[in-house]
Amino acid sequence: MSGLELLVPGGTGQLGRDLAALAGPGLGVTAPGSADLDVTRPGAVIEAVTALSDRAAAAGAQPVVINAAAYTAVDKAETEEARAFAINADGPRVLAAACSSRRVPLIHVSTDYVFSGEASAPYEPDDALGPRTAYGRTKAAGEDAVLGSGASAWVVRTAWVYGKHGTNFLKTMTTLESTRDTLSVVDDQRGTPTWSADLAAALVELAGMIAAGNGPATRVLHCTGAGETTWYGFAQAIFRHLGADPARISPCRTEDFPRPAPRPAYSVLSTKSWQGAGLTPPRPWDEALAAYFKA
Ligand SMILES: NC(=O)C1=CN([C@@H]2O[C@H](COP(=O)(O)OP(=O)(O)OC[C@H]3O[C@@H](n4cnc5c(N)ncnc54)[C@H](O)[C@@H]3O)[C@@H](O)[C@H]2O)C=CC1
Repeated sequence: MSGLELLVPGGTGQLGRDLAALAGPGLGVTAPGSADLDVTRPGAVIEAVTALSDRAAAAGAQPVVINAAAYTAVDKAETEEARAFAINADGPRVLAAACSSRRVPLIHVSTDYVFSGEASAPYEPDDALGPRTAYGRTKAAGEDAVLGSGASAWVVRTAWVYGKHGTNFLKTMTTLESTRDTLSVVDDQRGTPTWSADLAAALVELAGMIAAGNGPATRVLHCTGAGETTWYGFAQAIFRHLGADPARISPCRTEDFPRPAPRPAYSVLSTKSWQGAGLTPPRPWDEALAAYFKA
C-alpha cells in the first residue's frame, strides 16, 4: 500500500499528540492545535484539507483526516453548551463538508457519553443514543453531522481515555497517591480504560484500511481497551503500578461525589464491530496499563 498522509485537527490534545507521535516512514502527520486550525472556521478548514490533499498527492500517499478536536470539559459544558456545540457539532460538520468537497475520508472520534449509561451489557454501535449531559448531546449532534454529510466518513466511539499528555484520571490518581494518605473512588460506574497511544495506533490502522479502499461497511465503530472495571478497580490497578498499597483507596458511590454533569453508570462499549471489520482486537485494559507504565 502507498503511504498515508494524515491531518489531525486537535493535534495538541491527549489523543492528537499520540497520533502525531506515530509519524514516520510511510506515515505523514500534520497535527495543528486549535490556534493553528480552528475546526469551527470553514475557510481555515477547507484550506487545511486542500493542503492535505496536495501534500498527499506530492508524496504519492493517501490523505485521511482524523478529527481529535473536541470540547471535552464535561462539567463545564453544562453551563457552556453553546460553545461545546460549536466545537463538537458545528466543527465536525465543517470538517465533513470540506472532506466531502475534496474527496478526503474522515474519521471522527466520539464518546460513550452519547449513550444513557443505563445498559447492563456492552453497547453496540447501533444501540439507541440517549445522552444525559450537555457534552453527550453535543457529541451526538457531531456524529449526526458527520454521518449525514455525504462525506466518506466513520465515527469511532471510545471511552475512559488516559495517556501521557493532558489531564486524565490516571494523572489525578498519581497526584493523589503522592499527596493523600487515603482516598475514596467510585465503585458503581463501569467502563473500560483506553490508553490513548493504543487508540492512536488503532485509528491509524483504520485509516490505512480506508485509504486502501477497504473501509468498513459499518460507519460507526467502537474502540476501547478490552474487558471492564470500575473507577475504583482502575484506581487500584494504578496504585499497584505506582508501588503503592491499593488498600489506601476505599470504594464509594456516585452520590458521594455530586457533579454538575451526571456520570454514566455503565459505559462499556462492545468492540465486536471493530474486530468484525477485520481490525486488530484491542488488548485487555490492564495489559495496556502495564505497557503504559513500562513506557
Ligand atoms: N478523554 C476521554 O476520556 C475521552 C475522550 N473522547 C473523545 O476523544 C477525542 C479526543 O479527546 P482528548 O484528546 O482526550 O481531548 P483533549 O481535550 O485532550 O483534546 C481536544 C483538543 O481539541 C482542541 N480544540 C478545542 N476546540 C477546538 C477547535 N475549535 N478547533 C480545533 N481544536 C480544538 C483542544 O485545544 C484540545 O487540544 C474527543 O473527540 C473526545 O470527545 C471520548 C471518550 C473519552
